[in-house]
Amino acid sequence: MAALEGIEVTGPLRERYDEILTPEALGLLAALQREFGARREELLEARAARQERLSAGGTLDFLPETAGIRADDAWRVAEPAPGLVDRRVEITGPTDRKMTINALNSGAKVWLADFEDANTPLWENMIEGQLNLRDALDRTIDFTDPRSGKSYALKDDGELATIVVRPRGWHMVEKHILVDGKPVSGSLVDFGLYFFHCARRQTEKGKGPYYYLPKMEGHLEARLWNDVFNLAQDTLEIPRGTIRATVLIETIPAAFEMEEILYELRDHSAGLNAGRWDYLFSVIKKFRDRGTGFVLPERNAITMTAPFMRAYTELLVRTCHKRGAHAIGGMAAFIPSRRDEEVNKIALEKVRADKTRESEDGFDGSWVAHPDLVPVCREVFDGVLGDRPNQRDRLREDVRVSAGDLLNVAATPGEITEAGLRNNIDVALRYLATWLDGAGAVAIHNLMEDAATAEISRSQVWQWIYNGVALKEGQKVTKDLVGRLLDEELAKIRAELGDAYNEPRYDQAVALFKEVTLADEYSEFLTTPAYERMP
Ligand SMILES: CC(=O)SCCNC(=O)CCNC(=O)[C@H](O)C(C)(C)COP(=O)(O)OP(=O)(O)OC[C@H]1O[C@@H](n2cnc3c(N)ncnc32)[C@H](O)[C@@H]1OP(=O)(O)O
Ligand SMILES: O=CC(=O)O
Ligand SMILES: [Mg+2]
Repeated sequence: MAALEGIEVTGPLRERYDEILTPEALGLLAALQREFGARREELLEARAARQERLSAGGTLDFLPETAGIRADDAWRVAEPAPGLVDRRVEITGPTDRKMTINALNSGAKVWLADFEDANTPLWENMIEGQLNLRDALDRTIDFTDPRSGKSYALKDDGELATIVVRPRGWHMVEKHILVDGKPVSGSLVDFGLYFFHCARRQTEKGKGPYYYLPKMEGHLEARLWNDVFNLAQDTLEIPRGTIRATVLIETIPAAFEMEEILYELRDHSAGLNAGRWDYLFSVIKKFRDRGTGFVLPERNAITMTAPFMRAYTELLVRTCHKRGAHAIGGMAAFIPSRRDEEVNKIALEKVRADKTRESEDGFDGSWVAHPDLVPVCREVFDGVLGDRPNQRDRLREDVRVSAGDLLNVAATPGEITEAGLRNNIDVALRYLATWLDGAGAVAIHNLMEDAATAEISRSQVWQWIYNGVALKEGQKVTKDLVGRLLDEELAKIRAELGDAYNEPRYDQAVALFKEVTLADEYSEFLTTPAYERMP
């Protein structure tokens, strides 16, 4: 389809896609890409340059050039926007039709409508997700499950969660939309299409176009988002400051720039979130080649009470509340079950413990991955907040966190066992097969797995091979060992799934897994080579 000069849509145009990919909406995407595309690329190059410094033995620290921003006690972020004042429970999930209705009806205050960790960026998922959001706001969304015959419809407006959209991170492109011959930034596509179609729909309902911003590595990336917001608002003649954005602090470099990130976005800021899974991934990634002192225990052994994780979350709450911003907690990965009472009981207990710690630490609300977890999270935060909408007044001036505390990876209790290595292989394979099939979130062994958790699994395997880590049982992790265990785990999956084993998908998953664990070069993101395999 040739829409406007220099803009080409190469993805298939299925039913109703023309309602989203209008010339005017594509025009906004092109304007954003032309204005900000080069800056985005420079910032990605800056990430690579920082990695080179770290790999050469460098470290991370609070920035001397922004000390003035941190020392200036006068500034605050904007007051919370309508629909974002009370955020005690936020549900996250993909934007397919059924999940959209279920999430909005879940009783959570906020729904993080995910085009990122919980989503496979299949062309159909991206465009149909936008249609579903628009239909939800128009209240024309409904769904009948062809298998169960169950019908889905929205509750009354006042009972629905506030929508907060999470676009793809700065590293991703949308290969089906070309501007001047180049794929457009995935972030700009997801941001721009939702903004174009839904900003006014939201303001007419008394809310606004709200976003969660993922995987940023520093305040200059936040400045880029702020400039994107201003141009988009000016273009549609929507007042500056209508957009609100909560930034995920989910990379280790960003933990050193929390205050600066809030400052850059201060007129659009809705606070920070502690994205624990990508944070762990980032810690592994950034220090992957720095020897065993930076090697974490196996994934399932790392908890939020590890000293470096505690330092990060405590600093996040203190930073947010000092600036009048919300601090939002992260995702406990335990998924409840409606079929297995014991699994359900354990999940509810674990999630309750996690939310209790967060609420007592001063977070204003937190995330859940499943509607059955909404009541637990609400109950825990009700206990701390009572009638207050948040606890931004809890300043946590007692918190003192140094650069050394944030980097204190070595003090993390836990081991690396053969079972841990096998689990990383098994989970990564199952997740990749699911991802390549079009679903970005799945429950595996009663835990939620998404792009962030899969990144941890594959990065640990790469790091353990690179550093010749010895398992508790004594064996050194080598490419040969991983290759052998990979064959064994795959055979188990094949036996377990029987007729449901999707051979071509698992073949692709194995090839991808080998590419991102056994290659000498580390892939910065699993989703980049995975996206290349996608139509
Ligand atoms: C690291 C991070 O970024 S965390 C944030 C990103 N990750 C996520 O958002 C994961 C969100 N969660 C999910 O996608 C799902 O809960 C899964 C895939 C983990 C499990 O889903 P299922 O296997 O469908 O669970 P289950 O069968 O128990 O679901 C029961 C019902 O709850 C619904 N449901 C489950 N999770 C959600 C959700 N997050 N949002 C809306 N509805 C949901 C299901 O659609 C199903 O509805 P139905 O009874 O009407 O058919
Ligand atoms: O996006 C959240 C995370 O934990 O990663
Ligand atoms: Mg994440």
